[in-house]
Amino acid sequence: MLNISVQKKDPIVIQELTQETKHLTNNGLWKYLQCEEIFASERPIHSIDTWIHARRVYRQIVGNEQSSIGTEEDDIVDIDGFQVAHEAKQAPPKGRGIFAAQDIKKGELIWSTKKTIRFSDGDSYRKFNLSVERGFACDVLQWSYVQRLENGELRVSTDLDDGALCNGGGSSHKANMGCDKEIAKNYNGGCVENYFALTNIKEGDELLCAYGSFAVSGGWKEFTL
Ligand SMILES: C[S@@+](CC[C@H](N)C(=O)[O-])C[C@H]1O[C@@H](n2cnc3c(N)ncnc32)[C@H](O)[C@@H]1O
Repeated sequence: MLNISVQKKDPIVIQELTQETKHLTNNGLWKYLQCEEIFASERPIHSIDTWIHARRVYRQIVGNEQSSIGTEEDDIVDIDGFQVAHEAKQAPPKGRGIFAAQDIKKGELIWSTKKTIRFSDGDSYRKFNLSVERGFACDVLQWSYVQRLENGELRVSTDLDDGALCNGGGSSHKANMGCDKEIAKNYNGGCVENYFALTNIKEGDELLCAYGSFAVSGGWKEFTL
């Protein structure tokens, strides 16, 4: 079992929404938290303690019943959603990125959404961003996306592990991690919850995603965000 230092728990203070914060959109939160200033310097690679703290804040806001990442005990069983060895590091000019730390065969499961927090309402998402450390909240604002679940419902989603650092593929370096519909049939949650190697990947290659394949553009307005 992994020895996570969950014993030295940082206190959690949930910020209730105020007149000033209760209608903030994603852009509004960005301005309110002065995220331009945060992103003027290099952002850190987050430690497991930071991820675990953020997961605790989430559970405190939505409750264990509504939690998409289970309970605190689940953080000890599965530390993150990676099924392969990976490394998170700076990937200028894109910010941080994730890299394969082993060769990965086409079709292999790379990562699943075990640590992806899902919000069914805008207020919980606002509270979350106002209750975590300011720099981390700015990270969350640029990582988060709206996704349609298998049951058709939309959720504001944030990956609370290094999966959040997946940069987007472009024309020269195409996405190499994403949905393989055939293989996904064998996995709970299908392509909504599981991301596979779309090609053979070599150790050291950056893992790249196709945001358009899972993020619902225009989904934010459903949450008044
Ligand atoms: C989901 S985050 C990826 C992780 C991000 N690099 C970080 O350090 O937090 C998405 C953000 O990463 C950056 N990004 C992702 N793909 C990129 C690319 N192909 N070129 C430049 N920037 C990219 C953009 O700032 C984008 O808003």
